[in-house]
Amino acid sequence: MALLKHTKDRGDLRIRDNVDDLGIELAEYIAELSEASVKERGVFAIALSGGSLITLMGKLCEAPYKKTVDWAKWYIYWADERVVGKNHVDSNYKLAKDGLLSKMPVIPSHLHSINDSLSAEDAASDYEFDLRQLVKARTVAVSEVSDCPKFDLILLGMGSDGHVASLFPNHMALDEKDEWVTFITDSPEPPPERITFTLPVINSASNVAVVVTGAGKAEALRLAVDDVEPDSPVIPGRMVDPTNGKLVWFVDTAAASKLEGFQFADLDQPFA
Ligand SMILES: O=C1O[C@H](COP(=O)(O)O)[C@@H](O)[C@H](O)[C@H]1O
Repeated sequence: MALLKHTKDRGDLRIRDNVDDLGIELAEYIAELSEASVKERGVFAIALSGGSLITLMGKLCEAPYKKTVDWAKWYIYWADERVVGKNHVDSNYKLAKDGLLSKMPVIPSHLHSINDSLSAEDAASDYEFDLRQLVKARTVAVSEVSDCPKFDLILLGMGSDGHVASLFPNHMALDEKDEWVTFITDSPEPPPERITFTLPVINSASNVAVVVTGAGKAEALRLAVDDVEPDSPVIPGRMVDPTNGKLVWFVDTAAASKLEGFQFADLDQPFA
């Protein structure tokens, strides 16, 4: 049974006591958004991340979703990518392709991966250029409040340091306001060279889901969603705050363990 907590400013929390059930919850959520988007706009523009998220999305490759989801309408981007070859073990594209996309009937030309022959700086510009073409054609919608792309769904993971996409704590990439896609060459976690959607793009999406599992991320989750002490560090996860969109956190009980009120919660009842 899911435990639903609605936090006033920080979105919905969907908590499950094991990752299998969390995967089912996530697959259902994605399938519903895909159906609604295809009905409304004729397409579903989604951005993936790397990391543990991809394994958790595995249920989408199974029944009923394999047959019920309109895969041909999916246009897929990456919220961040490591600047390595597409066959490199660190590539987020490879992770998603091997673990997910090769098992779904998506259209290969709808997969928008980075040009892996370019430098980090050029790969970021090239990726933004590619995205601009799809925004121009309205395959990816445009935000009403900025000129940013408005993805139907951006899926993020969050590291134990609170990073989302490749936006790391205290990094100047967090301040980028003009570019849609930026690059870093000094990632605190390997590999050092990455490109990433900027906060304005993430926060322009119609829906943003952040998947957080494991006790090692409990403190980061607390800092990202709870009402914390004023001198607490403002981690990137806390800066995810869609302007006109909906934010949902998919969390297991281990990651939720430090949330205020959670210790006393009944898994079948909402907690305050
Ligand atoms: O480096 C990255 O880490 C985050 C979080 O990964 P996780 O395995 O801790 O869930 C991931 O979302 C991002 O795409 C990736 O490049």
